[in-house]
Amino acid sequence: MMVCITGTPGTGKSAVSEILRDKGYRVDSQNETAKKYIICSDFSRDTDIVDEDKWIEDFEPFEGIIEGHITHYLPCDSVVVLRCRPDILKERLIKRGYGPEKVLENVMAEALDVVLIEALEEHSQDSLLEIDTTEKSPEQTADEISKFMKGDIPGHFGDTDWSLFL
Ligand SMILES: Nc1ncnc2c1ncn2[C@@H]1O[C@H](COP(=O)(O)OP(=O)(O)OP(=O)(O)O)[C@@H](O)[C@H]1O
Repeated sequence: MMVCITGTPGTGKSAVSEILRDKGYRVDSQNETAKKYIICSDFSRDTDIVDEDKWIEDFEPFEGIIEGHITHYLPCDSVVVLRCRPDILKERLIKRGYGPEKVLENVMAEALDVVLIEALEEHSQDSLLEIDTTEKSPEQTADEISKFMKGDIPGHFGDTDWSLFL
């Protein structure tokens, strides 16, 4: 079974993945596995441009977890979508050193539920778990994912509403 952990940058995929690795799960990262698919660097946006279609096409599913913000396009059995309230996400991204444009782009994407909608277009509702990380610790989030993977808690989404931030 392969599970993907997706979400807007800053929602906590890497932090939670570290904990899941410590718990013994194999967790691969989109950023690592997509390195050989980098086409060029966009210095104005401080980001690498990756041939995402080719990365998805070539991806070999495995037993474990793949984390990254486009992993919901992979043929996963279950999907975890991490969420974060836009005002807190903004703080996390500023702290990380992102410029104003990149902060706004990601905060708007989160406020508009972009990743959740994309994931729901690709996967069945009962295979999807949405977790609001805003008031949780990374450990609590990792525990919830672990329980979901074991089948101890069902898929669930729809509790977040960031429309007040638009
Ligand atoms: N409940 C939580 N779950 C996950 N991360 C949290 C939580 N609460 C606070 N954080 C913090 O939020 C930050 C999220 O950054 P992180 O790099 O994990 O995000 P990401 O989604 O992997 O971003 P990217 O897509 O850019 O790699 C970390 O500093 C983490 O400690």
